[in-house]
Amino acid sequence: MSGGARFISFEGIDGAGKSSHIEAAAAWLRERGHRVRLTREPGGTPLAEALRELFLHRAMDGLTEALLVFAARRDHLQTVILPALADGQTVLCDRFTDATFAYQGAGRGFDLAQLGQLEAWVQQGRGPDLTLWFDVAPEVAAQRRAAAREADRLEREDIDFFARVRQGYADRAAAAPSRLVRLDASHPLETVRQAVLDCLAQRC
Ligand SMILES: Nc1ncnc2c1ncn2[C@@H]1O[C@H](COP(=O)(O)OP(=O)(O)OP(=O)(O)O)[C@@H](O)[C@H]1O
Ligand SMILES: Cc1cn([C@H]2C[C@H](O)[C@@H](COP(=O)(O)O)O2)c(=O)[nH]c1=O
Repeated sequence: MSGGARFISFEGIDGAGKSSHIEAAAAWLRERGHRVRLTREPGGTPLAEALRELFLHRAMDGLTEALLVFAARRDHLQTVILPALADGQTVLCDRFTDATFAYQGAGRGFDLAQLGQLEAWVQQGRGPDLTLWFDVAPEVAAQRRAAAREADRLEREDIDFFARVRQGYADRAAAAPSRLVRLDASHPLETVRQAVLDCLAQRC
């Protein structure tokens, strides 16, 4: 396949519902001839998954968080994402660098210009062609998380933290409107799923 978006990230605050749609997106693309690589961040390689475990469960400051996610991202890009793209596959990634700007930048208050330097250093200009941002109020996301699972370190943050993270995503969307597409994730699952597939139909 060629011409459309081939590196697609899924973003949103915890509990927005992005993981609920990524498998359906992969199935839809496969039915249309794409060879799809499903992956996630932090994670996606044995080394990055080990860093993910530390990231989600050990106490650390904002700078350490940023360095850990970029270290994981470097390994992920070099060993999974770039080879898959070079092989002609479509890569669907559950979170990527927008999450770092939203969580470590807007959420923790880490300097955005410094994050931009890390991004340039680690990614050398490579990032998603298309990003689906599942946008929902922090209160709704918290209810969904509470009903679904036990909270990890970041999910235990308060509503104000997630309101800042949401604003971080809004800022990223405003800065890159053609890449980052906002989907209203407050709607029922089926409605959101159709919006995802409509977006893929337009862009892939
Ligand atoms: N549109 C929706 N309406 C109602 N419930 C939903 C909706 N989308 C997802 N959910 C439910 O909310 C919970 C969280 O969904 P999901 O794990 O997909 O969120 P997420 O954004 O991927 O979270 P995280 O980033 O923390 O992994 C699940 O129980 C899921 O079934
Ligand atoms: C990539 C990335 C992730 N995070 C945070 C966001 C979530 O709280 C977790 C990942 O959990 P998920 O259930 O897989 O969504 O990590 C972050 O803070 N910074 C990042 O760059």
